[in-house]
Amino acid sequence: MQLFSSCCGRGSAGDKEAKTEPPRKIFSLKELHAATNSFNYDNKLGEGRFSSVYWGQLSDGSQIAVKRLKSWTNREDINFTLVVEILSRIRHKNLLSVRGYCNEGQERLLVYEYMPNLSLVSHLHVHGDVRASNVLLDSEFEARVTDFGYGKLMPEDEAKSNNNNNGYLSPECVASEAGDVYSFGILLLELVSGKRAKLGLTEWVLPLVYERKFGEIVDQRVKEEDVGEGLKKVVLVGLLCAQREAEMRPTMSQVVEMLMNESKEKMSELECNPLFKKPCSSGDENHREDQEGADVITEEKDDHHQQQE
Ligand SMILES: Nc1ncnc2c1ncn2[C@@H]1O[C@H](COP(=O)(O)OP(=O)(O)OP(=O)(O)O)[C@@H](O)[C@H]1O
Repeated sequence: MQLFSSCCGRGSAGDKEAKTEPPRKIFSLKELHAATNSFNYDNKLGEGRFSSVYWGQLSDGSQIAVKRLKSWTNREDINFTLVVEILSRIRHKNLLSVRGYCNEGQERLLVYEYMPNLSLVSHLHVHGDVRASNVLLDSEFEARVTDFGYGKLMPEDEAKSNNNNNGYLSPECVASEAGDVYSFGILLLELVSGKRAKLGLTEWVLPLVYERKFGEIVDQRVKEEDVGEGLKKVVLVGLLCAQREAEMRPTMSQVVEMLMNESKEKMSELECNPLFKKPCSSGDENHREDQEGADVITEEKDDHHQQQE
């Protein structure tokens, strides 16, 4: 996925070599200290709820991102090495696999290939925000999903409470394929609108879709003439995925099919989905809930305008 043409980050030396992933490896703490200049503040790429991430360079010149877990002591019931061994076997070109790890004393460290273009979130929200943060961008702006299965290493209660309010968690709050589809739908809407994923994003988008006002949904940084069928489709598929009722959501294979299929027939089939027709009654509960959600986004839009003024 070629996302943007701009470039930032720490340069791309060594990126080509990093394309052919070296075998997974157990790193010594000494090696990772040397690579990251002893986890120097200047090397820090960012910080999440459970870890701090540092840029580093190994003695062979390859660039790495070292994730230093904070909350490990709370999950001594979990065998860190075993979980990492399992996770690192999962390979896909769009998944950022664990390249190695270190398990010494109190330190639990995961080593990944360094993604020079940071994460999607740093391109969408200049003010910085969370969650699209797990879609990292390599030197060619190919998307690579990180933190796959990483929740297993985290304190359960903390993970759940931190997730509750970020807009990506499905209403049923259960880890499942349908829940992942919901989160993906929110990510699509965030990507296309440039608005932060928070509660109310779908409720803000849907009424605009009833009116077919796609130009108002799409990120204002995108030129009007560029709002083509492709972007409309992303909006519609995003909404289908992010439906409150899990059983109404498509499967991930159907999502891929809808996004990849470029035929006009498929697009009009999608547009005819009853979800995109304005409901007749406007006084029902759902409508009121929808409006409350939409207000959150409208406030954000006003804030954005004020900040620009
Ligand atoms: N492989 C990598 N290459 C380059 N930057 C990275 C890499 N991994 C993480 N980062 C940067 O470090 C930041 C922190 O990552 P981390 O995984 O600790 O938290 P997060 O995913 O942002 O949030 P959370 O873990 O709370 O969901 C990311 O937002 C990203 O900017």
